[in-house]
Amino acid sequence: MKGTVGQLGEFGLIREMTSRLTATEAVRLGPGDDAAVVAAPDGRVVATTDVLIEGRHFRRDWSTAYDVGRKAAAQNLADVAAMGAVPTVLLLGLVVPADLPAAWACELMDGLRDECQVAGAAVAGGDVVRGDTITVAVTALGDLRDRAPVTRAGARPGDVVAVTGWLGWSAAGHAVLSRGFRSPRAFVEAHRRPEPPYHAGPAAADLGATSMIDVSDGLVADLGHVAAASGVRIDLHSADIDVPSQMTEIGQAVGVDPLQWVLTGGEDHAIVATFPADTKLPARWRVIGHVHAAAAGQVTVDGAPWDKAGGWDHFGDQ
Ligand SMILES: Nc1ncnc2c1ncn2[C@@H]1O[C@H](COP(=O)(O)OP(=O)(O)OP(=O)(O)O)[C@@H](O)[C@H]1O
Ligand SMILES: Cc1ncc(C[n+]2csc(CCOP(=O)(O)O)c2C)c(N)n1
Ligand SMILES: [Mg+2]
Ligand SMILES: [Mg+2]
Ligand SMILES: [Mg+2]
Repeated sequence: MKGTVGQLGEFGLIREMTSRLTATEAVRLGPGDDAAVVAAPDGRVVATTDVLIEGRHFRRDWSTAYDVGRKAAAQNLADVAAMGAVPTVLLLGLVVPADLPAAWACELMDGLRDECQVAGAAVAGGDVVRGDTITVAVTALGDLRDRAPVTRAGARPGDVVAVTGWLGWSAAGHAVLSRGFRSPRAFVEAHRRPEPPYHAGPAAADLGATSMIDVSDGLVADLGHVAAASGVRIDLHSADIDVPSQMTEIGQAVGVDPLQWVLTGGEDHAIVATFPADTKLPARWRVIGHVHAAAAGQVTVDGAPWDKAGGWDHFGDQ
């Protein structure tokens, strides 16, 4: 694809971007009309939205447009999965400057399309406008398929806390990239393209999860939302939280305690859930803590309050 977004024009760009999409069962109509028509067999629709901004969520010298598309889709699809729902469609609100290569917008769409395919969803529509800062605003919808939604508010004293997916890999990749390196590749790739365990969301609901959340800001911060909403204390057992040896090596190289990445690094979109203690959990779930009644609203690590930042806060001092 040659030329810029400005040369292609709004409708030329929309034509190019939407021509890359594939249809699914859930998208009955769209993109191309005033709105898409989306099948909602369950009758209840899970809806969520998240925004990515250039410079704050991604850098064009760190990530390709395709990577940004994969990540923008992943962070929204993971929210749908963390309710116990199956993602159905995505809508893309895109703000771009006129001098952006049109190929960047098209490759972004390729990334969104491919990540949707991993989760069984599809892009159903969107909007494109001109603006100074590249902004990728995605909305995702999902289908509960007769499941009760698994909220942040259902954790009960005596439950176990279990996680599936990656923890701290994106943060370690970010630390490497921030220092001007491009390797170790596995961590840099994890930062560019998170791999949320989408099917674990509905599977957890079927296993009887009492609460669930995806880890976008950091394990301690996100479990803090569960602790607050459920009126419980969540205690994490550091000995049960795996720190890969390669992460320890990077930590030594850059002077960071790798447990910090695992406990407070966001953007991997692992899924963490609480289950009644007698639940038979498949091997993919690692039990990393327990739920307690006393000191409601708190997250503790090995019984002690976590006194550092629990994760990313857009208005914190990052
Ligand atoms: N501007 C807003 N208007 C209305 N509701 C909002 C707004 N921002 C956040 N919320 C709501 O607040 C809750 C928490 O939002 P938050 O963005 O922290 O969750 P998340 O999307 O799971 O996490 P992350 O954005 O880190 O991926 C969600 O239910 C969200 O819909
Ligand atoms: C260039 C650049 N600088 C810093 C970061 C780190 N970062 C940005 S947002 C966020 C939390 C999740 O965001 P949200 O809460 O908006 O979903 C994190 C860990 C990055 N990805 N890229
Ligand atoms: Mg959000
Ligand atoms: Mg979330
Ligand atoms: Mg956040």
